Amino acid sequence: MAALVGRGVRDMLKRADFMTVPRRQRHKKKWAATEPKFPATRLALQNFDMTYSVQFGDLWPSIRVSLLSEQKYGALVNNFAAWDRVSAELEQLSARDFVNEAIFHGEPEPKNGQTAAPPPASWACSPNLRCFTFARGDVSRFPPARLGSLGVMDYYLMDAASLLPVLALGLQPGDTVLDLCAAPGGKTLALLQTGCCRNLAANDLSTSRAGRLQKVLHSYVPQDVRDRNRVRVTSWDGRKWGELEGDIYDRVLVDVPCTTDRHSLHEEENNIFKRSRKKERQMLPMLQMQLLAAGLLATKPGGHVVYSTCSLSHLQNEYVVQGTIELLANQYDIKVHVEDLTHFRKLFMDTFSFFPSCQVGELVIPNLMANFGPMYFCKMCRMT
Ligand SMILES: C[S@@+](CC[C@H](N)C(=O)[O-])C[C@H]1O[C@@H](n2cnc3c(N)ncnc32)[C@H](O)[C@@H]1O
Repeated sequence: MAALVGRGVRDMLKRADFMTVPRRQRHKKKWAATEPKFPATRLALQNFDMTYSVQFGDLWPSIRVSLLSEQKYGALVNNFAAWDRVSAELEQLSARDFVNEAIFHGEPEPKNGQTAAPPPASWACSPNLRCFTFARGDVSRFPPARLGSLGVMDYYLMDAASLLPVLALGLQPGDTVLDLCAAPGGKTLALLQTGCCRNLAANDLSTSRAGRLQKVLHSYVPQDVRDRNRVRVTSWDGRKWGELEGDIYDRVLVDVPCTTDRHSLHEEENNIFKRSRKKERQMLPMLQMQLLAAGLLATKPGGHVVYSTCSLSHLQNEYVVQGTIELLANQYDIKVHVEDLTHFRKLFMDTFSFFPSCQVGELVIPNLMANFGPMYFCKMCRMT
């Protein structure tokens, strides 16, 4: 880190030097040719080193090395495939279903399709989800998903922490659900797996990404289930959703565009830290607030919203939540209550590392023993 900061300072000094040379003696071409060209991934790391070392203090070096290392995946079992056979195969690999382990606290899951009520306590989420992960410290990888005998893929590989916003949403049977920024569709698929959606609107502004979402749905969800759940895929600007369909959804997921911290450190393509995207990056918190406000306006009074990002930045996480709640109170006289999700830390402590001091919401931080996330999620109830 010190080396990076040092290099930044050296660059600034070089530029200052350049400014003192008389105009006619400047060799612009030579300068441009020798100027070090930073890849966007490097710019992302510089940015994170500056901001996250302040935000996370002593925790940052360990988060940093984890972000730069290979991430772990979870295998979300497709309930529309032969899920019991698929689960047995995943168990054979020594993976375990972290959702059911958390719900049943180590008690065996009921067999032969019987349903058992989850222990009451603070647990409030749809228990139909099955997601397998390898134990802490085990860096084994899952084989690629296969087409099963029922004509749909047997599991979906995703960052297992991405399931937490869906679990937090706590779907109940018969819910009307909106997934405002849905593509490429991992969370939409999980929402459908709960079997709770009376209807599901899945939206994404990008038509090409909405196309990818359609492909995921076709590969994983049989046509009759898509019809039964009245799945509707749209490609609208989510910021306008409150005006289009206000006060009607029971549950809304607002999984916003963000700095996608892990992706930004590894992929040049579509990297938001490219110099040309600086303005767009600076405007992200504003876009995120507009999307969350629209999600809350689309929710019925008494309904629930989960806001999520895969960024560590509190400017994109807690600040957006707090700013939006204030905005809704001032501009619309709408009261929003943040729900306590601290029990998630205890329930999922064997699988994920949580940041202990979020002001609102919960944050999964990457850890070498459990290299999932980052994933921030905050649950809100629209009161009026
Ligand atoms: C973090 S990704 C969503 C990931 C998705 N929920 C999943 O689990 O696969 C954010 C998405 O927001 C979309 N997006 C950006 N601006 C938007 C807007 N104004 N309205 C709706 N979607 C938008 C992007 O195209 C992108 O696909």
